[in-house]
Amino acid sequence: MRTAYTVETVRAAERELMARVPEGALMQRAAAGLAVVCAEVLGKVYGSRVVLLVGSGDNGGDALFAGARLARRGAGVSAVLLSPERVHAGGLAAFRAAGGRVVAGEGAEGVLRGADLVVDGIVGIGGKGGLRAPASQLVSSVRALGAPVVAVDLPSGVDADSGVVVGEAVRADVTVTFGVYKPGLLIDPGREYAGVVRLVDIGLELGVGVGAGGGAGAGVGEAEVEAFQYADVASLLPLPTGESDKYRRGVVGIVAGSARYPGAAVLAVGGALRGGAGAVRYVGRAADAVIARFPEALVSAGPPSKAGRVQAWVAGPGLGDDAEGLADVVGADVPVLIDADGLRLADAAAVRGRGAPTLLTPHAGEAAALLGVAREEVERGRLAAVRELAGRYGATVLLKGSTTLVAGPDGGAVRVNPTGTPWLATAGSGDVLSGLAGALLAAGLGAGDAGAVGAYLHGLAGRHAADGAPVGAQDVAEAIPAAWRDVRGD
Ligand SMILES: NC(=O)C1=CN([C@@H]2O[C@H](COP(=O)(O)OP(=O)(O)OC[C@H]3O[C@@H](n4cnc5c(N)ncnc54)[C@H](O)[C@@H]3O)[C@@H](O)[C@H]2O)[C@@H](O)CC1
Ligand SMILES: Nc1ncnc2c1ncn2[C@@H]1O[C@H](COP(=O)(O)OP(=O)(O)O)[C@@H](O)[C@H]1O
Ligand SMILES: [K+]
Repeated sequence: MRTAYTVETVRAAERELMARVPEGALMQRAAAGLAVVCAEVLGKVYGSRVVLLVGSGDNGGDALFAGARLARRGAGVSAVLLSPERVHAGGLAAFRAAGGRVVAGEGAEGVLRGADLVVDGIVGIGGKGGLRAPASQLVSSVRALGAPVVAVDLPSGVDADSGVVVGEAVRADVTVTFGVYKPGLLIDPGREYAGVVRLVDIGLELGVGVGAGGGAGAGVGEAEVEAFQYADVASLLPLPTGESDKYRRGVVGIVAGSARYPGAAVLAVGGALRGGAGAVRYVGRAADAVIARFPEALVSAGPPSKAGRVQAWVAGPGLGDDAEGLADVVGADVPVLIDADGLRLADAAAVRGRGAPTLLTPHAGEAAALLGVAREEVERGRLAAVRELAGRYGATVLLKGSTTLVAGPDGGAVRVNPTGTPWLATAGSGDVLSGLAGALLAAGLGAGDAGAVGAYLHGLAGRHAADGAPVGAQDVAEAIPAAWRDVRGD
């Protein structure tokens, strides 16, 4: 599990650690790690030209100490001081003593033009709001010049706690972050600005947080955001055993599709079958299309409540305006996943009143409609939006998009999915995800785990299917078994 912590939690842990180590030790650890990564990016340090962008806080101090180390190894290092009257004094002294050159703001463009590497030490976790002038102008000139950029702790202009970017921000090739990940490095848009993230151990110790849907709210010492890795997903995959039968593996009921959108039903059923369901029951108006593609599906003509035994329902993909059956599903006392049109059609009070787990899977547009805000607002503040929706509906919410997020109804860490690929932005791929996550719910995973494991497998399947070329949603569904094998290490 990759865990990320809020600035408040990081600061508390740093204070605790600083009380136990010699003064300045943490900054030296940070600077040493930073210099190593800079040297890797440069390839050859001796004779290279490095430019440090140095802000007024400790982030600038890290850059100066790392710059001193590079200067001692023969790099020509220049430091552009953004506020010469306020700069980390110890860092500046070390930098000068190592032969580093200080340039005034006006000289910045000149040194930047010949740079082999730019080190962004403008602001770190002390950054508040969008970058102010002159930092903002400097950042746009760096972008225009195109030199490789290593960001110190996080790209300046990215909000550490949320990944929100207002105005200019540094686009880094590599971000060297200290102690622990920050949420803004894992959630878009911040994640995209961070490039490759390298974690440097400075001795911080923070506990593992409580997962989505896991109960306790995030407080000091608890993770704000967590990202599954292969092992986390592998340990949750429902595998059949000798005692398994189709009911024990989980029967998924799917209420999806319409005369107008029969394909959504086919895709959701396809996702569910590859998600490990023992059986899939289909209820809706696209039964002919479903059976033609998946003869193994069990179709029923009556309402969902009469369809027979079901361990979890998926409702909504491609329903159009056909709300028939939806109320039945919302009233069921088994886990329910609501997606797409179902999110618009379902009665909010009935969803809130449900006793069994509920997983809502909106994309940004659907989330915006549920929240009554503009889509851009959700895109800009994904973490806040997913938490707000989960709280309002008393449900687990999976917010789709370039970094899919899963939040539980009672706070706790939000899961962020690291496996997605922009190739997944293709019509119907969300329908596949709903079936896949529904199968995991039916197999007995909690809503937070089903959402996070589903998103992880779906993202991997997208990568397998695409492999650098466009894909359709059907291809994604067909690649789910390859994603399982990947995760299981087969
Ligand atoms: N606290 C610690 O133990 C350690 C901290 N370290 C470094 O220290 C950083 C935090 O240092 P600070 O608390 O001094 O804070 P920062 O250096 O991140 O930023 C604070 C400075 O940036 C300015 N600033 C804030 N928002 C701005 C904006 N929007 N536009 C322009 N300027 C802005 C402020 O006026 C302030 O002077 C970390 O990110 C990390 O790089 C590391 O040295 C490791 C150890
Ligand atoms: N830029 C992106 N990067 C990674 N994944 C994406 C991106 N855009 C969309 N996706 C994923 O693609 C899927 C699209 O689902 P959705 O928006 O519901 O489409 P549809 O309704 O057509 O099925 C989601 O799983 C989403 O997370
Ligand atoms: K920075």
